[in-house]
Amino acid sequence: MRKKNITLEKLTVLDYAAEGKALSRVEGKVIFIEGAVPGDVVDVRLTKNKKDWAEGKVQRIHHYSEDRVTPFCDHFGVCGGCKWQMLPYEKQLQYKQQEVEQHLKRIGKLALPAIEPILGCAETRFYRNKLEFTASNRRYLLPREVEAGGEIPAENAIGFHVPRIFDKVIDIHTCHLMHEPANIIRNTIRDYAGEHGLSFYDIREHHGFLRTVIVRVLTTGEVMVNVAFGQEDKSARKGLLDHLLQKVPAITTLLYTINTKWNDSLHDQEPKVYHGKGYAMETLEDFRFKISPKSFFQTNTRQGERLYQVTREFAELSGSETVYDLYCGTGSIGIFLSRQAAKIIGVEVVADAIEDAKENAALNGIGHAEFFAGDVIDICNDEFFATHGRPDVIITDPPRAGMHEKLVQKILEMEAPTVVYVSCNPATQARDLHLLDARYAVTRVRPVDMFPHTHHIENVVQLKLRK
Ligand SMILES: C[S@@+](CC[C@H](N)C(=O)[O-])C[C@H]1O[C@@H](n2cnc3c(N)ncnc32)[C@H](O)[C@@H]1O
Repeated sequence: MRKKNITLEKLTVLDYAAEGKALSRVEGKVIFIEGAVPGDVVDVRLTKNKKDWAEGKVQRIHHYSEDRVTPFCDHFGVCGGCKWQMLPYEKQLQYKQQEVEQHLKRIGKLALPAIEPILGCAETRFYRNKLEFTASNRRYLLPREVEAGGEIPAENAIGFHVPRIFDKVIDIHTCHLMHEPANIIRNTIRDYAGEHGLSFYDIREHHGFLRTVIVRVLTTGEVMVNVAFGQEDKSARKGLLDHLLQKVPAITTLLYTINTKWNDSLHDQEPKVYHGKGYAMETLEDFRFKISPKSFFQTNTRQGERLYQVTREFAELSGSETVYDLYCGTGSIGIFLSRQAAKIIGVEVVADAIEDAKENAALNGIGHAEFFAGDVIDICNDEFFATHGRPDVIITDPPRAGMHEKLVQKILEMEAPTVVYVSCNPATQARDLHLLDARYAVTRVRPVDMFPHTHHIENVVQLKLRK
């Protein structure tokens, strides 16, 4: 059974594995399945077939698991956004908790304390404060449209990319990830552009006017929108932006960017302010943060606050400590912990984020925090620690790839009594914890769910230096 593109019939789905894939077994071989729920009986079309494992997609469901619920979104099954809608939220949390435990045991090979119950979201929809929509002249045709056959004209769309299809975009009418006016903004732009014959970007040929729309709806009530155009057309741009402001008066800042590059990313582009002050404010507890158009900020504000509360609790600060906030982004963790610490030292590779961190510290009247731009590997050397003081607590919050081994070695050498490891990828976190196990014991573990209806997990671990 080594061929690809074969279909395995009537597999009973046994459990969830990592990354949101379900699993079954055939003659001892593990089959990872996309789109299935434990308890389903399904036919699976294989897309990969290795010696010990295979991977595939559900082709037909013979028996629906009793755990299944009806997805709430019309775009479910096509859009890559909320793939776990068919699972009740309590089940999603249960599987996330299980995944953390399995990774820490199997990859980390750690002696673990009891894992504390995952912190679920109070609000499981409309939890994001930032969404990016793509405009395209290649609308993705839904399976039912293809099956119906007939002539389908080329059409514009504004929404999300179809997973693994780079040039097609799903036309989204209602997204449940963000509070209004997010849908009103996107739909107003689509309708106006359609009525006025404005072109939508052609991702293959690289031309067209309307390209991407970034919307931020903050808990402060501020709404910031950045519309990116693939070419400059002053009067068309003015017509669209004026119409948007008139239709959606809730917009507090409207920006635009002329992006003529080959890719959609805007981090190296300078947006222009069309209306408002050019940034928005967000709060975590009573801390205030300035969100510039290009700033990184936790995308689920309320749950970000809870994540930082767990981090602060695990740091066990008394007010006299020197705290290093590694991979600090815009400094939000350090700022959040600052009232309980004597000194905060933040390190982050993105220079703009460090500028935001400094501004945010000043905005909150924090004079005992310093932020440094550069790679943690280059910055965190003996001289740096000698200059800024031995760490009492190290907070580390690396990207999905986890920490570089050199940084792990440095942390082992620095012997901070407490380390708090915040991670968005429990598999790489478990790998790093295995290395840290040479000197550190895992003393507390608490997963936090930042992204309901997705398989993504955030996990906070407290480590104590072994005597
Ligand atoms: C998961 S984010 C954490 C951000 C921040 N702690 C927060 O809660 O908003 C990881 C951060 O690590 C930064 N980063 C990635 N590689 C880095 C490196 N080698 N050195 C320093 N920072 C790095 C990224 O730019 C990003 O801001």
